[in-house]
Amino acid sequence: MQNHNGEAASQRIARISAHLNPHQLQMEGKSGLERAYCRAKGGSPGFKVAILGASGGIGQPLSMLMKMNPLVSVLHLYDVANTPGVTSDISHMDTGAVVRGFLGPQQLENALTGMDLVIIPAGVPRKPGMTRDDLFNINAGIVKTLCEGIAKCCPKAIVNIISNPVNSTVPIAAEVFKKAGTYDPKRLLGVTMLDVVRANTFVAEVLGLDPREVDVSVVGGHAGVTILPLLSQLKPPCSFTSEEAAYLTSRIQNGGTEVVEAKAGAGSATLSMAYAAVKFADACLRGLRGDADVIKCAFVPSVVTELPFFASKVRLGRNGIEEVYALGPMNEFERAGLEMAKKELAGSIEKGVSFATK
Ligand SMILES: NC(=O)c1ccc[n+]([C@@H]2O[C@H](COP(=O)([O-])OP(=O)(O)OC[C@H]3O[C@@H](n4cnc5c(N)ncnc54)[C@H](O)[C@@H]3O)[C@@H](O)[C@H]2O)c1
Ligand SMILES: O=C(O)C[C@H](O)C(=O)O
Repeated sequence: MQNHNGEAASQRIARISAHLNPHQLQMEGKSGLERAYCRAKGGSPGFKVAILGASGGIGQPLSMLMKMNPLVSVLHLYDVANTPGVTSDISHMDTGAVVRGFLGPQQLENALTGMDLVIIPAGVPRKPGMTRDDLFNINAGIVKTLCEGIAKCCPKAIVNIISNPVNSTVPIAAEVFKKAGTYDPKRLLGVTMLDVVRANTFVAEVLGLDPREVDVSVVGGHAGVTILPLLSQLKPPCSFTSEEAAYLTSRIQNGGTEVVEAKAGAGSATLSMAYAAVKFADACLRGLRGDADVIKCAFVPSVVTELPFFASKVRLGRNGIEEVYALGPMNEFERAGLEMAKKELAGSIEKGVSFATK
């Protein structure tokens, strides 16, 4: 008996059996992958997304949430550990995206080929007492290698970098792409969305509002004093006492440490980060689709200050970043914060650049 695609029963069973064994598909190479993608026929057309570090604390919920995103037609899950299990699990979700797993460096190129968006949460997280910069020695090399793969296999992809220290890993990525001759500053974004998510939550708590009604712009970078919430630009407009502004700024700057301490050695924010990463990735995909007025904060190549990278609001479109917005009017407290942020950021950016160019 044939199905509605004109496929015979024997072909159908062979296709489904092949799908059940991701490694078999890998071994079969392109024809196997192509057959798996046929499954997407019933689903909506969409974008191809790869998650590098998909088996981790962020990677797993992020993979699950991206499988639920109707803009995604193909989801590639890459890690150096445990992708067969994560992929098998997630592939049973009855949503449109076709999921494929890739394990280890020898499968990185297949994981990346043809991707529109690559999200990178690969790398080690903090333990109590550590700064994000303490992760540099391990994560810098991981991000460098993964970006070399992107330059080779999907140089036009939008790249979302989550791995810390973001203030240094984004400059590393830029240098790798420059060296490969593929650098497009419109396509490289450090994910600072969690700072915005936290800021909206904490500000709403103080004001007694629904966090979904609050929009805080958070600029600078993604570590300590480089995280600079611009509370004076809050939407809806509200004024804070200097005590409230100091309390909120400090809580937003230390949100990551708050989670690291609460997890007591078991890692850093994963669930709220996966939520924030999906919010950001979805915005990138809506931009690629051509939606108007998709505006989010991100740590990007920038000329809004004298530093080569800075987080501010950006407008996302068909080419990635279409516009980087200026910081806008700030009060005295925020201007002082900006000077501190820039001082620390300059060193972190330079550290990333010199690592990648040495
Ligand atoms: N940007 C942000 O706002 C933000 C928020 C939270 C965490 N982070 C950062 O995200 C990173 C990941 O955090 P996590 O909690 O998911 O850590 P985790 O240890 O739970 O997961 C990391 C994953 O990366 C994988 N990995 C390691 N080396 C790899 C490589 N070379 N290629 C591919 N995968 C590799 C590991 O196998 C693991 O599955 C950390 O650096 C953390 O500091 C950033
Ligand atoms: O704090 C961390 O180390 C992880 C992340 O950068 C966060 O802000 O939660």
